[in-house]
Amino acid sequence: MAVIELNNLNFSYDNKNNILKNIDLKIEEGEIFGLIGPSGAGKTTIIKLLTGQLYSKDNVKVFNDIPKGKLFYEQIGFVMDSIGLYERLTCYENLKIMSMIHNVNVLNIMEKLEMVGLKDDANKAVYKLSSGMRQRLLIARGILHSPRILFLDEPTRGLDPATAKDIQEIFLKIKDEGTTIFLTSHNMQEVENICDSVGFLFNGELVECGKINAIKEKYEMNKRVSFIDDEGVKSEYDIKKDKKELIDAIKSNNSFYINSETVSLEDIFIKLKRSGVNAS
Ligand SMILES: Nc1ncnc2c1ncn2[C@@H]1O[C@H](COP(=O)(O)OP(=O)(O)OP(=O)(O)O)[C@@H](O)[C@H]1O
Repeated sequence: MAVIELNNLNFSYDNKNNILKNIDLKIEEGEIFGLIGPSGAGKTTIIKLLTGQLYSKDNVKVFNDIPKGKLFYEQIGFVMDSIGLYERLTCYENLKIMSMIHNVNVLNIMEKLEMVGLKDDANKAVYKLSSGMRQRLLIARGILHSPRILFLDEPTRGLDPATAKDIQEIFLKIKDEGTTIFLTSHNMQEVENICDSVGFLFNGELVECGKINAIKEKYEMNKRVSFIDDEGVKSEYDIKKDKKELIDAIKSNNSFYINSETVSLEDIFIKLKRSGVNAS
């Protein structure tokens, strides 16, 4: 079942310049969707439209278009930036305030702190947290009320690779609990590691979108392999077009080395950017 649907969405901040252009998108319940795009492409704008921070008439449907009221906000969580934490209060106290706002049992607090790896820091004041710990707390705050959809705007920006990896693991745990995740990222490896589907947004246009495996397969059509023969001579073959030549080369060499690299989301991003999509 699709929990998010954008139908021919156009959006401008000033009624003149279209920031988002004819966007069609469907996100299934329970998946992790990653939105990739250069700075200024419109990723945050999409999140703001989906979470009701910006308004667009009738092309943005979340949970089949329930009104953006109490029932809606009970079912979504979002982590947009690091503001809104009470610096002098502890992690636990910050979540306690949030639990009152969401009318959630305080017993949930320790469970969520444990889930994000902050159980032992429950009594630490926020101003003493590292940026990674702060991000974990924001995620705990975003999932305190066990939302059906969690929106994350560049959730691992500025974090070291090990901390980013730990946080990605948390997202997989959140997904295991049945939550749909919509995230934006500049880190294509991250999207490749944890997402089921991906969208490439260039200058407000969704130029490619779908299951990661299907997109990778599409761009692997012209996959090349390098072949090093008995004598160390290297040749390159197109796996589809030069199939016969490649088989002949394998047959006529006793020892050889073949190197084939699968296409990455980064390769696809670069290809799309170079291939004349309207990249910003
Ligand atoms: N409140 C606003 N008023 C007018 N224009 C805005 C506003 N917010 C964003 N924009 C413009 O909309 C475009 C898309 O911005 P947006 O923040 O959605 O991009 P983004 O893809 O999230 O970028 P980044 O990766 O840098 O966060 C940019 O040209 C930006 O200048």
